[in-house]
Amino acid sequence: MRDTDHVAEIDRVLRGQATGRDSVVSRSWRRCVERYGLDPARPSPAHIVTEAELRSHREQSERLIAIARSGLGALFRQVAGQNYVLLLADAKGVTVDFLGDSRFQDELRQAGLYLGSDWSEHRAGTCGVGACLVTGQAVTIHQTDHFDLHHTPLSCTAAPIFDTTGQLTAVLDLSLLRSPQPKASQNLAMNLVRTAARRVEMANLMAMSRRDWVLRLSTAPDFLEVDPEAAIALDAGGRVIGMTHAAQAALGNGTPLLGQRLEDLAEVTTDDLPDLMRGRPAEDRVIRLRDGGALFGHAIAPQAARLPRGQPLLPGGLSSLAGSDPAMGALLAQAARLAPSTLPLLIAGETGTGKERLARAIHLCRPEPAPLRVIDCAGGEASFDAAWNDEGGTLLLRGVEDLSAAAQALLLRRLAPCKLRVLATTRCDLAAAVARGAFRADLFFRIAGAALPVPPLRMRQDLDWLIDRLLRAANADGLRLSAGARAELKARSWPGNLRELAATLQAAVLLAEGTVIDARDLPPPLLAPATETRPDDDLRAVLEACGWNMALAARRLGVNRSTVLRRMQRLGLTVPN
Ligand SMILES: Nc1ncnc2c1ncn2[C@@H]1O[C@H](COP(=O)(O)OP(=O)(O)OP(=O)(O)O)[C@@H](O)[C@H]1O
Repeated sequence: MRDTDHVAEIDRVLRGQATGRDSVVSRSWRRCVERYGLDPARPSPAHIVTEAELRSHREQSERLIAIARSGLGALFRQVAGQNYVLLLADAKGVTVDFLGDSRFQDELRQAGLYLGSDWSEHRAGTCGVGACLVTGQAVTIHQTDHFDLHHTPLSCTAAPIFDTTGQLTAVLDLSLLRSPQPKASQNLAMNLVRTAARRVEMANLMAMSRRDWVLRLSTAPDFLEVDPEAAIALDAGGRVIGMTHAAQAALGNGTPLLGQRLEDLAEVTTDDLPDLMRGRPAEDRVIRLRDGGALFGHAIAPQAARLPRGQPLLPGGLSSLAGSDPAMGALLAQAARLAPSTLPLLIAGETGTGKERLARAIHLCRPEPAPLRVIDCAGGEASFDAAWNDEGGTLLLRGVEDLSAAAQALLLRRLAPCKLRVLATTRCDLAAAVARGAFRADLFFRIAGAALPVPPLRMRQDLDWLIDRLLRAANADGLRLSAGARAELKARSWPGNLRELAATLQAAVLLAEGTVIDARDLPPPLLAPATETRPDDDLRAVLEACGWNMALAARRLGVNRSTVLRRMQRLGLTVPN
C-alpha cells in the first residue's frame, strides 16, 4: 500500500466508510485524529524518553520487571530465531524492559522497538501497546493497521498485565520488524503473549500473597497445578484481597471481585481450603460456583516462614483443624513450630480423632513439595520401598503400635540411614507399650522425637464449629440443623470421635426429608453410652474442668446429661453462682 493510500483510507474510515479494518483499529484511528490531534500525513519517528526519564519509569516498575523477567525470558526462547522482539511497557506506554536480537540493534532502535520508546497511543498513534492500554484487551496491530506511516512495516501483538487489584499495570508486546502479509500469521504470537501475561500476573499474585491463602483455578484438572488459568488471594476471613485478571471473568459474575467473600462466590469457605491442597488428586478438587458452574481448585496455604512466638499464625492446613478449643489450639501451635523441622513426630489419640489429618497437614507445611509415603501398619507389616529413601519426603506410619516384632526390627533397619522425615500415629499409649515390652524402645525413640497428643472429641470445646464444618462437607444442598438436632449431637459422647461425627452427619443429610435436619433424622449412636463409667468423686473435678457446663461434662464422662444431673443431685452438688 502506498503512503497516500494509507492516509486516504484513514480519511475514509473517519468519514464512516467501512474499509474492512478491524473495529479496534478504526476506533483507534478515530481517537488519534479526534482526541489526540494526530495527522496521518505527518509521520513522526518513534519517541524515545531521556535516560533520566527511563530510569524513573524503570524504578517505578522495578518489582514488575523483576517478576516478569523469567516469563519474558521463557517467551523469548519460544520465539527464538523468528526475529521477534519482546517489549514490556509500563502503564504509560514506555518500554521498561526489552529482549531482542542484538544483531539488529540499530534497526530496532530506529523503529522504536527498544528500551525507553514511548508507545502510548497519543504519542505513537495506533500501535499494539497503545491500543492495548486504551482497550484493556489483547490486540494485534499489523502493518498498515498502524496509524503512523513510520510504523506501518511493523507487526505488534500486545496483551495487558493487570495488578492484583485489577488495575492495568503493564503491557507485554511481541513485535516483528518484517512480517508476512496476512494478519492471521500473528495468531500464534497472540496466544503466546496472552499466556505469558497470565503467567506474569500469576507470579505477581503469588509474590504478593505469601502470607495469605491463594486459590488457583482451572476449567480442567490437567494443568491445574503447573499452569492454572486464574487465581485469587484471600484474607483470614475469606475475602478476596487479590486476583489475576482471568479470575474476575471466572468468578466475578459481573460484579467486582475484590472484597467479595469466597463463600458468596462458591460453595466453599476458607475452612475447606486445606482439602483443596496438593495432597488430593486434582480431579477430586471440584469447586461448585454459586452461578451453577464448576472449576477445579488448588489451594496454597500461607507460608509459615516466621511464626511469632506469642500469637501463632497457623500455617497451611493446620489452621483448619480446630475451632476455638484451647487444647487443640495449643497442640496446633506446637505442631506449627515442629512442622518445618525434620524431627520425627508421634501423634497419639483415640480412633478417629484426626491424627492422620494432622500428620498430612504437618507434611504440607514443608517449604518445598515432597512425596508423602504412607505405610498402614494395621496388618502388622511395614512394606517399605528402599527407593523412597533416595527421593526423600515424609514417611507416615499409620497405627504404628500394630507392627509385629519382626516388622519393628525391619523398619528400624530401614530407618537407620533414612532421609525421610517420619510421622507416626498411634491409638495407644506407646510409652506404656514400651514399658510392657510390646514395642521396641529403640524404634520408639527413632519415631518419637516429640509427641503430639490429639484430644478425643468429647474433650473438645469446638464441637459447634466441627459440626458446621463437617455438615458443610456432607451437605451439597445446604440443609440446616434444627436446634434439637444440634443439642442431641452435643450431648453424645462420640467414642468414634470425628469419624463418627462425620458419618452421623452424612447419614443425617441422606435421611432428612425436608431442608432441616431434625433430631429424629440423626442415626442413633453406634455404641451405646456407658452408664457408670466413673466413680462419683470424679464428678466435681470434671464439672469444674468443664466450667460446670453439664453437656460438656456429660460428653467427657461418656454419659447422658440426665445422668450427670442425677449424680449431681445424689451428691448434693449445685452449679456455683
Ligand atoms: N479437622 C477435621 N475436619 C474435618 N474432618 C476431619 C477432621 N479431622 C478428621 N476428620 C475426619 O475424621 C475421620 C478420621 O480422621 P483421621 O483418619 O485423620 O483420624 P485418625 O485419628 O488417624 O483415625 P484412626 O486412628 O482410626 O486411623 C476422617 O474421615 C477425616 O476426614
